[in-house]
Amino acid sequence: MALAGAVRCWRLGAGPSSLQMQALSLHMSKTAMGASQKDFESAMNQVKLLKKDPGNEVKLKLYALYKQTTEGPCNTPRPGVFDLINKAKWDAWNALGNLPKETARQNYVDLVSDLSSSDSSSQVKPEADRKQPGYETLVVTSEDSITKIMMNRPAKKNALTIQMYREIMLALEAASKDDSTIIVLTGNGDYYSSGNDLMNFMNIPPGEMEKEAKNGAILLRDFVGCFIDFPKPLVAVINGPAIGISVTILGLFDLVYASDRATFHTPFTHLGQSPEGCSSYTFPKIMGQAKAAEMLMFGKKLTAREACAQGLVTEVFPDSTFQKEVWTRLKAYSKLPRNTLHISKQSIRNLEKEKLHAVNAEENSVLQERWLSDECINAVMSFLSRKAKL
Ligand SMILES: CCCC/C=C/CC(=O)SCCNC(=O)CCNC(=O)[C@H](O)C(C)(C)COP(=O)(O)OP(=O)(O)OC[C@H]1O[C@@H](n2cnc3c(N)ncnc32)[C@H](O)[C@@H]1OP(=O)(O)O
Repeated sequence: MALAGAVRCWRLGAGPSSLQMQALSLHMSKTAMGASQKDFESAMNQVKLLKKDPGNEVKLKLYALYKQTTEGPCNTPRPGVFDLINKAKWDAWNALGNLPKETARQNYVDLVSDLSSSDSSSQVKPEADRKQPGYETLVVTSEDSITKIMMNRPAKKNALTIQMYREIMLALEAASKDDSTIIVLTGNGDYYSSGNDLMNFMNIPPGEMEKEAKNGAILLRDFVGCFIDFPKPLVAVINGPAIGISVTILGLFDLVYASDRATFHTPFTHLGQSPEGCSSYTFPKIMGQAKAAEMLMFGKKLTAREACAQGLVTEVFPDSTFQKEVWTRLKAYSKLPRNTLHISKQSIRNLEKEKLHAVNAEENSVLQERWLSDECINAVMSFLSRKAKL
């Protein structure tokens, strides 16, 4: 990056970081009189401070320039065909031919200066800059090859409104096409999500119940369909209690990490409703018929540890270290070869897709009927009139 670039980084951030200062002074000294041995040593130290992996191609270039500066033209025999790494390094060095040591040193210092500047500018980007615009009920951010979709109605325990279902679908659609490796769904505040917003059932004009139930079933079919078809690894980061649909779709995720404060509750019978999110198929498969019945029919609420023992949750972490441990893990996973990861996900999931879509359709048609039942209407009215809480 040129001098103007380094200065621009300052203006964007609160002030110059030590890395930016080093990049700038390196740039100024080398431009004035050519890179000295001291500049070269300083650049070698700076390489160790880079936060972002520059990639193999750049690393090979740095290696070659380093060898050329310190030893001159390549003077060792080419490694054997199976010694792939050393062969690549040798090739990079050898490709520099008779480049003079001083030029190699200058090029090394220039390259490190560019890397440091772009590394610093990517580090100082505040969260507000990374937030993707266009969502009212979610905060969607992308960093470290991870797109995070955070449900953002903490005052309502992240209950899912119609708008929120739609925005999650849009965010998933965008994430399936962006350059992220892993997609995370999580909640803001003390709840992961309290499930369907029961206000979705309110304000329906008389005579429009059937139509609204049908529209609800279509929305739900599309929503669950997005999870069935999602092509990249999907991770649920369960920061607190989860209820209803936010639990049932977990069978369609690839990893489920939970805080030990989380609980898992599918009280459908209490609400006059029936299982959705393909849980009538995925839960018995994951935890066995008897445990699935206890959850889906009798509304047994599971602790995070119980859900983990039954295979619904991948791993449970203490709440005090939950975010730190989970994000460290996910950042490491996000560095895995992206295409291979996506292909593996697809081979694990593709065989089931047709079945899952059929289950989704069947569940929604049953649920459409349930929403019109007295049992469901009474349960919703009871919650809304503050008589009942789960
Ligand atoms: C179209 C697709 C349909 C898909 C169908 C899916 C089925 C399901 O998801 S079934 C699950 C439905 N969820 C519930 O029945 C949960 C109802 N909520 C509660 O029982 C409680 O609110 C709670 C146990 C989650 C939390 O209790 P707590 O005492 O800690 O807090 P509250 O004061 O009750 O909640 C704060 C605030 O949030 C509102 N709220 C919470 N959950 C919902 C919800 N699911 N729907 C609508 N509103 C919800 C609650 O009313 C409070 O609002 P106010 O501060 O305005 O009173």
